Amino acid sequence: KRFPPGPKWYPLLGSAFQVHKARSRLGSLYEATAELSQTYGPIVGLKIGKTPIVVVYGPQAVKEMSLSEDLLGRPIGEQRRFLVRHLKEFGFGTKNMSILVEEEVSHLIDFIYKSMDGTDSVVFNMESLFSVSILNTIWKMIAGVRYSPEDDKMKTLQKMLSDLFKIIHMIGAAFSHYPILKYIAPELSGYKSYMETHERIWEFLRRDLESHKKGHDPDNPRDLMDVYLNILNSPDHAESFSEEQLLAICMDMFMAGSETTNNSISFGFLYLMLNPRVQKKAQQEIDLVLGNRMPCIDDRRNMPYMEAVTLEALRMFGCRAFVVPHRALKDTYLGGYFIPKDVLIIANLHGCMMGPNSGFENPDKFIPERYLKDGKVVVPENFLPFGLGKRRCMGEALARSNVFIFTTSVLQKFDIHLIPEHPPDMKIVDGVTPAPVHYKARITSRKL
Ligand code: HEM
Repeated sequence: KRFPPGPKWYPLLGSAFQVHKARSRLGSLYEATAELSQTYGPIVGLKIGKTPIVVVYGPQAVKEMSLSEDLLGRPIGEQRRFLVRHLKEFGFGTKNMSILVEEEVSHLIDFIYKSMDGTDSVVFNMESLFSVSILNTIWKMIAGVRYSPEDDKMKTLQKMLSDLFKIIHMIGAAFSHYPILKYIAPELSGYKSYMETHERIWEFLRRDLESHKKGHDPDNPRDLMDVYLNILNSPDHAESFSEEQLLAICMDMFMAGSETTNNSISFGFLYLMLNPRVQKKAQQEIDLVLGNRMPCIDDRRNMPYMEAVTLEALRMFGCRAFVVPHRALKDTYLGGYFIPKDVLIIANLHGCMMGPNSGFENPDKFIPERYLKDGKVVVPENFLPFGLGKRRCMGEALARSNVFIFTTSVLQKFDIHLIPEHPPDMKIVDGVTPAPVHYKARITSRKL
């Protein structure tokens, strides 16, 4: 039985050293695994410490993997059903969600004006401008709470989340493969800061859960937490439901939804800043369709150019990202190779949206026009930032609304300028989700 080919496995290390070397040379795990696919083909077999991991690259292999019933494993089975059923009630995919996102964006616009302090311009670190607002859209749905963008508690939480994402990456942290590092090098291996950050986020969630319990009225559930508490209070609930599990769901939603959306918006503004032509064209459509009115989700239908800008921002994030790891539910085959039960499989989405067989022309350029045919939006089949199949992203509707409404609203009110003394470094911060390296932009008020 043939396991997928890949770099040689050494005792104890497996192929960790080769992956690490390629990652250090190229700057990211997505580039390192893309390079391995050049040598070994679209399905690469790795071993990190004792853990075999399969990395999949390119549209054909990624689709085969995503659609395989045998490769759908993940830890959250029953809780996923709960989420799918109840998230809709509190916003996902409904009008409520649009209202919630619009509310958040208007707070952000106020915050930007306030930061201008009576002038008509301000400089921001763009990679963190949106983060608290995005966290709010998620937290409002789950726990009914929002925080001001200046709130220290929320800024700290956001910083913790992005730190956590830098410590680990898609094939895990070194200490998860070599547990001895936890004892002999807790600081150097990142284990200590991982644990500390994890505990602090957990504490934050627990505090909000405790204050939530005080206002809980079983007959009037306000949000997802209330529905979960109702299930916990019913005598015959499934054993897997518990307060700890509720906190784990909150943590998963934060982890899955905040940095992904925030970084997609940050990539979008990075390219908009570098492409004033695209910015102008987007603003022409905004002025024509919206005038001074705030955008809502329904406007997407009448704003093909802005919808295309949204898609291109999502592509610029997605092409540097992986899907969440899948696990083989039983012994199976992928592309003719043998995949033993419980092996982890991750798909590098670069091949689908940026690689040579992606079907995207000039893939490294930000070209919204690529999605437009006769004035209508056409989404190419390899556009897969949210994955595919039964495990595809559960937050796609919220994420797309957030990216569309935040980007449209900011462009409606402001111009985004490159600061010549601070040109952006086009490198990325590698981690679970890729982020643009820290960049600044000058935001000026538009004269409408
Ligand atoms: C631009 C933003 C986002 C992107 C690009 C994105 C992308 C993805 C991808 C690629 C996956 C894995 C698909 C697979 O494994 O096949 C995923 C899973 C998931 N996403 Fe998102 N996501 C985004 C935002 C969100 C938001 C806002 C939420 C919710 C608040 C969310 C919740 C989830 C959950 C719960 C899963 C796991 C689903 C499961 O295990 O079955 N995501 N996302």
